[in-house]
Amino acid sequence: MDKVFVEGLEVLTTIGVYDWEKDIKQKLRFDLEMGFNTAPAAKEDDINKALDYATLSQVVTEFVAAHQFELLETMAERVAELIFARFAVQFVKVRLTKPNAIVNAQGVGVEILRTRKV
Ligand SMILES: Nc1nc2c(c(=O)[nH]1)N=C([C@H](O)[C@@H](O)CO)CN2
Repeated sequence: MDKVFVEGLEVLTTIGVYDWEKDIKQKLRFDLEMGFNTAPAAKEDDINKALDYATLSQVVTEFVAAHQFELLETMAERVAELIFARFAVQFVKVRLTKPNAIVNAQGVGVEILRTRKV
């Protein structure tokens, strides 16, 4: 299966389980991988047949900035659902990093892989 990906998409949002996190914005970094047949777009050199990673990045950014959750797990799941709802992808992998959560770690996070249900 071909893949289209978005690497290192950074979005500011309100996220976290602790009270002090509920009044601030923190950076999240998304690495997204989508299963999508790229051959039709390549054959006709046509963006309308492609999975437009620019549009997808914009849709994800707007959703993340506008929603507040406690857990990274919840954010990752909702973003996967959003991508399935808006784009004709076969699977989506969402790797979500919270870069500033742990002082001595470069990042912490979750990675989920979801396949479209038929
Ligand atoms: N598995 C998870 N563990 C933790 C999360 C999370 O979202 N998933 N979140 C926190 C806190 O919000 C932390 O990031 C604050 O620094 C702790 N553990």
